[in-house]
Amino acid sequence: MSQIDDVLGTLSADIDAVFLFAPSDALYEQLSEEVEAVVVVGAENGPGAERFVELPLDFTAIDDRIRFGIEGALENEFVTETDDVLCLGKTYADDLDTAVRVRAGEFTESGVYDLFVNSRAEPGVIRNVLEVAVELGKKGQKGKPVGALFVVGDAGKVMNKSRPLSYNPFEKSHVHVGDPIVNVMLKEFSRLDGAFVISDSGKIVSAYRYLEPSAEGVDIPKGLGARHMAAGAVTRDTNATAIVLSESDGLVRAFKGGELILELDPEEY
Ligand SMILES: Nc1ncnc2c1ncn2[C@@H]1O[C@H](COP(=O)(O)OP(=O)(O)OP(=O)(O)O)[C@@H](O)[C@H]1O
Ligand SMILES: [Mn+2]
Repeated sequence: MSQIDDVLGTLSADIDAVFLFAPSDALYEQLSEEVEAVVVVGAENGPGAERFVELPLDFTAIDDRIRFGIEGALENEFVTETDDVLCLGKTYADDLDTAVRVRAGEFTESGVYDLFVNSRAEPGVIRNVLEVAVELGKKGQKGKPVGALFVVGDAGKVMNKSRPLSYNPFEKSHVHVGDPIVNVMLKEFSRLDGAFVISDSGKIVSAYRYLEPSAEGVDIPKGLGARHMAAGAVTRDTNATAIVLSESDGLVRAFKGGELILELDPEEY
């Protein structure tokens, strides 16, 4: 028993901060008395912590949650890269069951925190579009896999770097992502070619856009096709974020600044 305590003790020895991924108010209070920096990472700031990183989506894997929490904490200067951090969360149970020790600067930044917080578009808009893409990926269109490309933010510039493939069904409408009816429309129109263009505030500006950004110097993983190349390139040419559902491998990917930032499997959501 004492051997086990020793092993667990080394996890928490000389740590600079605790990250609570499953915060109870009582635990937060207790830890705050012992550790200088207690960072709460979650959908909500239950304990009202001073240091709080909001999770914009429910990452299934704990390592994705940890990565997001640490990138957020670094960005907010709650911790520094040389800090040793103890992450407490839940993986299998509803209660705390997982402890992970990590050096805050251990990860090469994935940009996932940046994707939500520092995109031109509002974080809620990015999340709503991701949700549509994930749902579309899960169900497909009438049971068949579909692909889709959403370009979010900096819409004026995106429109300038693209041309219409067909009439724009959103021409005179004032609809926003997140409205239930719009989600149905987006799914319906995803059968057709081209990209959706969405404004910073979530207004659907256009469907059926053929993107013509310059692809020079865009470095996306080999094996991805024209849709993904266009998605990567348009985010280098503009300040937009692109969210892509692949028809061929079923994954949802996000691009920003010409780079692939996030890759997730809709089936795991
Ligand atoms: N420049 C572009 N702008 C908008 N849409 C595009 C562009 N290029 C391709 N697409 C759309 O992507 C669809 C699939 O093209 P392609 O198979 O080459 O892409 P991909 O990256 O392999 O995507 P997927 O994994 O879904 O097959 C096209 O039918 C078209 O609707
Ligand atoms: Mn393809």
